[in-house]
Amino acid sequence: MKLKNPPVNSLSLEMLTELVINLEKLENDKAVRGLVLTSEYPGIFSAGLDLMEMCGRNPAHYAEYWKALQEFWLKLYQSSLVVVAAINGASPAGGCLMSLICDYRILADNPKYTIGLNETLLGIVAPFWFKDTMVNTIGHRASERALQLGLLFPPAEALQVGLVDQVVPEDKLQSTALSVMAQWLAIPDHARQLTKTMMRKPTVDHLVKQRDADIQNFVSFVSRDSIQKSLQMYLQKLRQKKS
Ligand SMILES: CCCCCCCCCCC/C=C/C(=O)SCCNC(=O)CCNC(=O)[C@H](O)C(C)(C)COP(=O)(O)OP(=O)(O)OC[C@H]1O[C@@H](n2cnc3c(N)ncnc32)[C@H](O)[C@@H]1OP(=O)(O)O
Repeated sequence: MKLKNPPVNSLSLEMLTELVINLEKLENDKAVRGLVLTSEYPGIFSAGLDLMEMCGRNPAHYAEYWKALQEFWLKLYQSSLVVVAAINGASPAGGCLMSLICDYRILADNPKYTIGLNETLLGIVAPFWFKDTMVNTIGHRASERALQLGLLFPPAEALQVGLVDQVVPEDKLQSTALSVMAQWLAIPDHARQLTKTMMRKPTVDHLVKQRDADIQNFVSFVSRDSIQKSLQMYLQKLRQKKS
């Protein structure tokens, strides 16, 4: 599946909705057992959540957006398919989250392709289920440091900390993803799927229990004037970067 939402594959409401629909279609297709997730645009895997969905909208929109994000996370994290992320570009914040909920992560070796949950750099806090997903991948201490400092890891460091499973030359990314997929598909589906469910259930249950409260938290947080101001300033900085 190629992510295709120009210019930076931000996770807009439309993109999240389409991702969930496409995942459902693939899961219902008995001929499909695995999925390689990559970007149509080498250089950018995903810029994360779409900042435009969080700026200058009304509370109902914020709630709808956050619910769609939760839905996407729940769908992909619990997918019965083998999901391999072939990360062919920068992957900050929500882009990193999307990689973390796959079963295996391969990052192309390019110093520009950094990955991490950098929310604190924007003055915002990664929600508990982002944090849980990271802790499940790299452990508590490494997550605490990465989250507080908003670290964006270049490939060698991402590998060292365990944020990705493999770093390969850019031209070997797709072929490596296919051989990893073959290895995972050699395991009987039912045993692998039940194991995945068992490993992920506590984290899923944590979000499911708190879902409505989490939406309310997000809506009240993002509606604050101070947060709106910082998001606007951040967007302006991104735009000015070009000039
Ligand atoms: C107490 C607890 C309460 C909890 C409440 C919850 C709080 C909220 C938590 C929310 C968690 C947030 C997660 C996120 O994912 S936020 C998004 C974070 N993403 C980023 O910071 C990435 C920003 N983008 C970049 O760094 C670069 O764009 C990138 C490296 C991805 C690509 O660089 P490049 O130079 O190739 O491209 P440009 O920077 O020139 O960008 C091109 C245009 O795209 C626009 N853009 C970029 N990123 C985004 C985005 N995430 N959303 C929307 N739009 C984006 C950028 O502005 C450019 O637009 P223009 O062409 O119009 O200038």
